Amino acid sequence: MSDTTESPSPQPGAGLDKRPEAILGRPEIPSDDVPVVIDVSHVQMIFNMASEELGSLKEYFIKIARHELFFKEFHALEDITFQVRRGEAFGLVGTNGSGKSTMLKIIAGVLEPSKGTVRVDGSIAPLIELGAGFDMELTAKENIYLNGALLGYSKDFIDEKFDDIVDFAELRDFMDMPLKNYSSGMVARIAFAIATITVPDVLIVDETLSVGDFLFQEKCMRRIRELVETNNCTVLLVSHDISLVEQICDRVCWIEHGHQRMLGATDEVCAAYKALGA
Ligand SMILES: Nc1ncnc2c1ncn2[C@@H]1O[C@H](COP(=O)(O)OP(=O)(O)OP(=O)(O)O)[C@@H](O)[C@H]1O
Repeated sequence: MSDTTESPSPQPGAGLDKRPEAILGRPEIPSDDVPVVIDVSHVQMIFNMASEELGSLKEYFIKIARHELFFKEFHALEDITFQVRRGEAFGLVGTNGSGKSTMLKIIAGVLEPSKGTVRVDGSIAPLIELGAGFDMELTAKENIYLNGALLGYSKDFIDEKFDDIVDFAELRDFMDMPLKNYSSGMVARIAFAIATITVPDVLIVDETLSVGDFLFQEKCMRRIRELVETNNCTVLLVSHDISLVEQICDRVCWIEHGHQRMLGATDEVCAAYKALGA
């Protein structure tokens, strides 16, 4: 764990927060000469959806063959533009279905935007969909090798890091158990431990942490903070836990119904976002 001498800036709602102050903190907003590592420019994402509900795959192919299947466009993202600089912890907030995960998937290269561009400088460790990259029939140990391979690590590298991964996840006694018998929190532990075993240039964290217990969440927060402070890693965080965003992120982009509603310093954006419920 890294020590910091930086005194945390006043946090909205800090009086309500029961988490230990010492393990959390946000980086300062970097100056303009710090390199941009994520450049999102005028991104639009359109999904084509069948305009009627079909009961089976057979019905789907029959309709296609008869040219009777029509699609309607759903605009999940419209004209999203932001830049994230090295060493930032950047948050994305918005109500359900506003387009946050879609934005993360585009940044991670899982989805191609319909319009606009995204440039990411460096390696990405994406923690986007819990269980993605895992085979639930395999044991946890086998999954560590499988997921590690998907992230581009060699077998020798995982051999070397295996104990660190297991120790971080605190699941040594469960390594020979198939993942289908794991709880979602246990899967999250393994996923987070693998994704952060090396120092990525960009760590993307969706709601993965929300299924972990509070002790594990705190441990992950310490790891994230260490990555940012010691290794100058950039973190992109999506969470419905606004107090978490307020504690970790220096800047936030608020996306609502696919539109960029606000972009700026965490306190300002989170205060406006929370006013939605007022
Ligand atoms: N593959 C897809 N095909 C069609 N529509 C999609 C697809 N993926 C996402 N959507 C739609 O795009 C919109 C944005 O979804 P997204 O998952 O990005 O929202 P979100 O902000 O992450 O939501 P939540 O906070 O509930 O996780 C939703 O209306 C969703 O139904």
